[in-house]
Amino acid sequence: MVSILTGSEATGTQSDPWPAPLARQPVEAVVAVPGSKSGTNRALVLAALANGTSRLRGALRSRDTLLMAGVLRTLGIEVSTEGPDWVVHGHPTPSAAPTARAECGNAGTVARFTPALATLTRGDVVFDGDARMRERPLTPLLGALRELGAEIDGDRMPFTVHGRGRLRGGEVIVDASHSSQLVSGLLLASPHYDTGVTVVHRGSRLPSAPYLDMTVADLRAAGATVEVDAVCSPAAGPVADTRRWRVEPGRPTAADRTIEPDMNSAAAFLAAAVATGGRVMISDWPESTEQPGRLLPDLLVAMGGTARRTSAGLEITGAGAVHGIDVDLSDFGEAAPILTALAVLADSPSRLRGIAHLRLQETDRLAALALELGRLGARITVADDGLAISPAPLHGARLDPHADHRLAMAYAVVGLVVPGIVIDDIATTGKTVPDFPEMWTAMLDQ
Ligand SMILES: O=C(O)C1=C[C@@H](OP(=O)(O)O)[C@@H](O)[C@H](O)C1
Ligand SMILES: C=C(OP(=O)(O)O)C(=O)O
Repeated sequence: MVSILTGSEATGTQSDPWPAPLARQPVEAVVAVPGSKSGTNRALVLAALANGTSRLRGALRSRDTLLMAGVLRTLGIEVSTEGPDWVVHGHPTPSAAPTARAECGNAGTVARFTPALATLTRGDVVFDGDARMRERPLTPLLGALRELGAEIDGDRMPFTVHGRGRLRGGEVIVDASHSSQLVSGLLLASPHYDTGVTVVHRGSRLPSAPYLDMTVADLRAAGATVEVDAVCSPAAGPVADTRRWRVEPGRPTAADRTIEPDMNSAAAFLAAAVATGGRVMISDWPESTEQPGRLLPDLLVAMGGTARRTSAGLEITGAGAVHGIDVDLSDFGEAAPILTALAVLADSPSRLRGIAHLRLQETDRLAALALELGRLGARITVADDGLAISPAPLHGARLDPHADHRLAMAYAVVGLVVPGIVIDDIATTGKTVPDFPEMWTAMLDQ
């Protein structure tokens, strides 16, 4: 069944300027956030080639996950996204439609996780995306797939995968310094390669490592045999971060899966408690998880909040003052926009390190945060590997999120306490949080 996308969910088209609501009192709210983008898109990919039907309970329905479902359909997989549970009718060797086009939007997970699937289908598939996705790193992934036996024309979008219904597999070295997704994209379909895969990352750093743990955990949960080890190789050089993953050939099983709430989407709501000296509870916060969002409570405590776990979820309480933070976010770069929003409200300087890779995400997040929050009077300096933020008086201004959902949500946090902030294109939040403006005003009205 093909679902109809609406507004920016489908196209990323712009919405009217949105006056960010001011919090007239400390926020007191209980918020349920939608399902994890990373969990939903991994579950869709793993279900696609499994023999049988998989049900995804609590799947996220947002631009990035609908794009993933659309690409799977292009590859010949039947995916139903109608109800609260999404259903995937997996097929080990699907056939893509003739002249198939895989539209990836600006979804890194879609652009990086589906080319390997396309090598295992029968047919030629052209991959393309938003203008920004054409610039984001893909070349190391496409090169590695070629080494594993794939026929691919092009090194960047638009490129064509000539699917032959099988892939030889083998061992490849890939530099994932710019994105962990380049490794996840080789691993997620790898049980279906003839000989499985051995992937060695060799590069100056490995960002977003918890997402690789998530890939391994989800592969194992689907029945795959995966080994992970750190590799010491003199050839890697003294500063190189080197790691190896081995996935054995096999047949992942179809399964019912419950998708966790997206802890990244929770970040703005929890930050609202710290910014306003209020209290926000996120319901159903997972007890244990691979999501790097598990680091959020400690980060928010360092900035002046108090965290409490209850059987109902996670509660953050603000104290009325926000403090600066000095932190390495290489594991959790997605937190940087929200932490920057808090940092511009803080009473002491902050330093966010280990996030050079944010230059290559939805936008150059480092430059865009410095430019846009600078319009409010914020003092932000871009360093080689992150941002330095110093306290400064702030005033209202109109802010452009640069088509980046996390920037738009970060501006909304500052807008709670700084009057006169207007956000262009708030609909861009639909990449991961389909009803963000409604959820935000509902939080303030509780
Ligand atoms: O594998 C994933 O689901 C993700 C990995 C990370 O990407 P990078 O490794 O490019 O930072 C993260 O930023 C992204 O939102 C989701
Ligand atoms: C970097 C992100 O997304 P993508 O999956 O497009 O890389 C993100 O959601 O912060």
